[in-house]
Amino acid sequence: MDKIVIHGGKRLSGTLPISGAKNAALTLLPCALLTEEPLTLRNLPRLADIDQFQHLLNGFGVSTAIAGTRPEDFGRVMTLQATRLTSSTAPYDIVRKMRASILVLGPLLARAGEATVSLPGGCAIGNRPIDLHLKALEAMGAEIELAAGYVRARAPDGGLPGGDFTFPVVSVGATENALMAAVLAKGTTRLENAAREPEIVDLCNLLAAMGAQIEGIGESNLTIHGVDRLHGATYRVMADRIEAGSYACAAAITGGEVFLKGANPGDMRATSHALRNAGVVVEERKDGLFIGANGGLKAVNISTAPYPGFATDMQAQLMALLCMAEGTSVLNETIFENRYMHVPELNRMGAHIETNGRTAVVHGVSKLTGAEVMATDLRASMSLVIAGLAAEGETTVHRLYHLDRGYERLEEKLQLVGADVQRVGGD
Ligand SMILES: CC(=O)N[C@H]1[C@@H](OP(=O)(O)OP(=O)(O)OC[C@H]2O[C@@H](n3ccc(=O)[nH]c3=O)[C@H](O)[C@@H]2O)O[C@H](CO)[C@@H](O)[C@@H]1O
Ligand SMILES: C=C(OP(=O)(O)O)C(=O)O
Repeated sequence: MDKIVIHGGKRLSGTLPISGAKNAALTLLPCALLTEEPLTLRNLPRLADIDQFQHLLNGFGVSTAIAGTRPEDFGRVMTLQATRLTSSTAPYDIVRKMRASILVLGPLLARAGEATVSLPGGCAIGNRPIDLHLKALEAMGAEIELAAGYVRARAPDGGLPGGDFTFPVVSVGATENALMAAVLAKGTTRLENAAREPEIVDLCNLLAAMGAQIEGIGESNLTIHGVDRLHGATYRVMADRIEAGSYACAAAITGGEVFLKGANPGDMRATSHALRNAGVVVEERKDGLFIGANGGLKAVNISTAPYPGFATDMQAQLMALLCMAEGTSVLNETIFENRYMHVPELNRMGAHIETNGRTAVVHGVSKLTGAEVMATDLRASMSLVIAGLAAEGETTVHRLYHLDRGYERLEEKLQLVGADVQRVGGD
């Protein structure tokens, strides 16, 4: 298995291109199930999760073709077509590898009138229940059964009627599933306290481009008037705000100056605010975000929250940065109960972090030291890369498959801005 070897201490400088967003792509891809016509997605990141999702969709009879990109380019163009569905079952083997597989439940139900999807279960960052996905679909008229580790959802004859649902807590995944089911319902669906992450807006914009009728895009209350059919579309996946935020932390911890080309500053205000409070220069530009730092980092206190709050997916990377800030930072993780798996590994690199339940206290240190480290999830792995870029000596990050799920050609991008980072084989 490959690993990443980093020789820390190089100041990052230059331009780093930002890819299409994993978490948007994984909710745009299942939209192919909603129409017989072709759906073309541009700016799809080259990631293990996207390949896995493609494989999942192929299993339902969706054809996929990749075109128009050179190997050296970041991103790809994929055309998907679900002329006729040959299956509506998402098997355990795929769902267990990729939690986003649950996002086929709503569209399969809407198009085929039934869906059988393996229950995803928990993962390294927490419990990750799907009860709200199921309750929202039930409120729209679905019948749901749980048996043998699978969810079986059925629409009444003639299709889902649609209905009203108020989310008791904001759920990104449940909002996505409900939206994708509601667009083809017979009647109107009202979703209250829906998630309004930029990835949800991207989903709504694609659905609208396919002919869906959605009111309130970008707001907490959405009204969806079901339509009889959706048509194909060509759509560009939004820029990855978490990838951009991660590289912003990487630039800042090295005291560097990096332009994140293609990042959308408007989606990243909570991250920019936290970075500015930490003493980092953040400039919003027309075509990206400029990050500048001179090493004088300050402690900040952060609580993760649904958008427009500070994203849980940025918590580990910000924590890595704060390891080298002057003073004591307090982080509070409100979304996932177990998202501090990076802490023991950062401490092995010389950080001084204590956790108590959902709170982490980061006492800034003046230096980190390279070590062999590994993490159990994607953003935790990135936090170790960020720490490694500033650490003295050599850092080896094992279990690279986590990073390959969410960071397109990480080592190449970091090399572009002067990092000493290599991917090496064997483990
Ligand atoms: C609100 C939020 O920040 N969501 C994040 C969450 O999305 P993801 O869709 O995975 O998770 P949700 O947004 O659904 O979860 C938000 C909260 O709701 C709870 N919950 C969720 C569904 C459900 O059926 N029942 C239930 O109780 C969860 O335990 C969690 O505390 O992880 C993704 C991957 O890290 C991030 O990109 C999302 O930004
Ligand atoms: C945890 C993440 O993704 P997933 O839900 O796909 O595991 C993430 O993007 O940080």
